[in-house]
Amino acid sequence: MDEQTALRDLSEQKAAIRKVVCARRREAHQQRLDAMAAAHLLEMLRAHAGKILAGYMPIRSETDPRAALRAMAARGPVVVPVIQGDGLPLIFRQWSPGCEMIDGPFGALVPAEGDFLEPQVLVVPLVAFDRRGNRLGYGGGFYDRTLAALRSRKPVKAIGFAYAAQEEETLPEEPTDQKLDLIVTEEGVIDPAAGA
Ligand SMILES: Nc1nc2c(c(=O)[nH]1)N(C=O)[C@@H](CNc1ccc(C(=O)N[C@@H](CCC(=O)O)C(=O)O)cc1)CN2
Ligand SMILES: Nc1ncnc2c1ncn2[C@@H]1O[C@H](COP(=O)(O)OP(=O)(O)OP(=O)(O)O)[C@@H](O)[C@H]1O
Repeated sequence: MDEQTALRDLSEQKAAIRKVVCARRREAHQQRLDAMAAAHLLEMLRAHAGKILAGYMPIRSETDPRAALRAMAARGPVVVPVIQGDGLPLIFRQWSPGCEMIDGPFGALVPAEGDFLEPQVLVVPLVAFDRRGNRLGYGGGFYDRTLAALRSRKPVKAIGFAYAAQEEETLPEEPTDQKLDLIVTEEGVIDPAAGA
């Protein structure tokens, strides 16, 4: 198989996984598991109080981290992603509970104003994850590029936030994929380094 064919196969494989896992995510979303998931997230984030924390404003059936973000905003800066353009890393603008928000691309809200800050800890949205810390998003490569750029400058922690139903046995791996350091779901914390 030549390189072009291999890449096409991989992206078709990822598209197929996105479709089935998104269906499972929608089902989990209707069961209102967000509060429990956010409670586990907050418990984990307390250890990082005072660091610059990136969250996200949920779209579609993504797990809602806002309860944990509101609590953390009282302890340190919280930022959310802003798309600069295709093929570019995300930048992060300061968010606080109740701040003015405007529509960003793909339906995620972004703060209307505020400082752009580099996060040290990132709560990362995802479509699918596996226990080795692999992550699959919507396919834009935004978080891969962003984590690669941040990690080239300093250590950052990436925490995948999801419903347990978004776990896959093994996700396909690409050289540009950036691993998650931890995954938090409504069932608790998964540590890929523990080799579970
Ligand atoms: N809440 C949230 N904010 C985020 C992200 C995210 O995944 N979730 N992003 C993370 O990168 C960036 C936005 N990137 C996105 C890229 C593509 C699509 C999207 O829906 N794309 C296709 C569908 C692809 C598919 O489901 O197969 C579409 O436009 O229909 C959404 C967000 C920044 N902010
Ligand atoms: N650091 C990088 N430099 C160049 N291309 C990259 C980089 N990271 C990812 N890509 C490319 O971006 C494309 C999408 O990657 P991938 O399918 O892993 O996205 P994703 O993780 O699902 O999406 P997202 O991170 O936006 O949620 C792939 O073609 C990949 O090769």
